[in-house]
Amino acid sequence: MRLSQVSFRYRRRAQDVLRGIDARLDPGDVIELAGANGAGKSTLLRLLAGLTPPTSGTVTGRPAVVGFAPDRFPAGQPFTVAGYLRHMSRVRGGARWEPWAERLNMTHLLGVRLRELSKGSAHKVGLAQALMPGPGLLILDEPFAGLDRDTREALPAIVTEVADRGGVVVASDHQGGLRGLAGLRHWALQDGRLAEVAAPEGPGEARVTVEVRVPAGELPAFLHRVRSDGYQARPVTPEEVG
Ligand SMILES: Nc1ncnc2c1ncn2[C@@H]1O[C@H](COP(=O)(O)OP(=O)(O)OP(=O)(O)O)[C@@H](O)[C@H]1O
Repeated sequence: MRLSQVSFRYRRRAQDVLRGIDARLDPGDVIELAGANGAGKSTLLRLLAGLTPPTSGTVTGRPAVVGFAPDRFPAGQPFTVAGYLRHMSRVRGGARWEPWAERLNMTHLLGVRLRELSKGSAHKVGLAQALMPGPGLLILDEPFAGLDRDTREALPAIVTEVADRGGVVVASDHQGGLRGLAGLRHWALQDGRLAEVAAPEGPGEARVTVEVRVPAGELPAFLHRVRSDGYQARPVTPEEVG
């Protein structure tokens, strides 16, 4: 997927919120989008998802199935959680929603009306409907905001699964919840411009590299486990080990 000279403004005479953005997203990419409040992150995410067309420039090669989890799930609809997820499943051609209710720790909410949900619970419903169709492009706007610990800890592995299937994931995230995923790309928005940046490191967070030997057959499960725990891990070739 490619963005070429993408600009966006909300009103004809208003300033550009996004300016001349060029970017390329490849299958399996996971991208963390950073920027100050009001920098344009949500705007760019909606544009990537195809919900908003650019004012100028082009977006090409968007995967056919897009999942979008907004920062504020619009919960003012007259459905229960199960009713809404069933409805979305029909819209998405019969996609299974039940596993997502389990993985996002929301089975106890299925009978609750959307408008009676807490903020974090509503957020989970937003995540479930985005994940349900097995998206080729998954857009997450502040996915960790308001989530309980178990669900927060489950999310990096879920994102990794989407990427491992060849999906692209872009997430705005003030909390650094995806840090530690192998190969995580970092985008920063400032003054309407997008830059690819090196991984930000917090103070006192020097990193060390350790060597771990595991039986070859256990490698996928091992990588999955340590990445889920928030560590960067990648297999190395015998030549690299020396
Ligand atoms: N519907 C709208 N109409 C007009 N201006 C808007 C609209 N939505 C956002 N803006 C403006 O566009 C700019 C970017 O907003 P956006 O919500 O994309 O930023 P953000 O980086 O996601 O911010 P935050 O971190 O606070 O969520 C802001 O100046 C905002 O006021």
